[in-house]
Amino acid sequence: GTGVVTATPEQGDVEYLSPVTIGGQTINMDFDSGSSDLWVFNTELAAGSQAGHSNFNPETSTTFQLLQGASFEISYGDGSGAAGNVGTDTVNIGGATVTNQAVELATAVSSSFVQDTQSNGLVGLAFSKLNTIKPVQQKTFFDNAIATLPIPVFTADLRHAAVGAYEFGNIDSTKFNGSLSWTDVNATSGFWQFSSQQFAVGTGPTMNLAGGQAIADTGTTLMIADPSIVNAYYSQVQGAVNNETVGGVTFPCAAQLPDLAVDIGGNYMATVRGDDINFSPVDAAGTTCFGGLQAGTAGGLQIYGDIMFKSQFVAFNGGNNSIGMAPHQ
Ligand SMILES: CN(C)c1ccc(C(=O)NN)cc1
Repeated sequence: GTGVVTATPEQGDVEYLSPVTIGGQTINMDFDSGSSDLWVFNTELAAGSQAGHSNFNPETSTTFQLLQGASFEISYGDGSGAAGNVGTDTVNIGGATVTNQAVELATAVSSSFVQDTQSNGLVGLAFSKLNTIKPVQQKTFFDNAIATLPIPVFTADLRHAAVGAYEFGNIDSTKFNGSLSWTDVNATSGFWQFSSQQFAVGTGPTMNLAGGQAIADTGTTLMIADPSIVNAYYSQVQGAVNNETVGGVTFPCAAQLPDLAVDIGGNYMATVRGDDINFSPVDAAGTTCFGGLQAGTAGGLQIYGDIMFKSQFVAFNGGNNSIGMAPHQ
């Protein structure tokens, strides 16, 4: 069958939360196409870490089974992370159900996860080769579900300050304009990775980023691009500065931000709306704003996170390893 769940943004679109039922217990979690572990806050965690969270209780699930001797340890690009034990249980996401899904029970989580009490774990939707469970690597929910889905696809429909959706096994064509542009994905890295070698700022000329590569990552809040793109973009924004104190580019909140178009696999130029690049005020007065587009390392892997997803409906096809994109409806 298919599955559809809401994707509700936290304040400021920092991350999106969706309900997941594990062994009959419904818990709000962060769906992450940039990682491949499903881990959850739970009653094994220290009380201080559990406080304020929804904690899965393996003892009250009649279908939970401990995976003897298995453990996980994951760290994310921002330095956060989690580690713990592993079991299996029935996981139901909006109707799409996997009966023997590896469910990772964190016994340690980093402070940024503890502090974010609206989020109670992650559902990894990248390729299973990135799963961190040892001694035997386990599959993602999507990998386990794919054979039972009418079509081998999940879609992300994320919105600025509004409720969107994740859907498994169906592409809802009422959610995007025109048709999806499809691009082959290189899964070698374990990410939903594609080439991204051209870009354009506002109505300006198309510029080249030779050898550019990017991943589609719903678990990253911002859009991390090559410094050449970031410099070209903010050169068009009056008052934009690289603000070491806050750790990135800021500009006057009243600035007029141009759109940014980025190449997706040589087939499609995805336009990211300028106002979505105005991410959040850094000062109480709301005078100075932090950019949703920030620089990664030159020549490094670009991370197209939620800032892009707020402009583009994205379909992830695990049957032929491709990504479909179109502007939201
Ligand atoms: C601290 N939190 C909530 C994170 C969640 C997800 C990620 C990430 O890089 N996903 N691809 C990092 C951090």
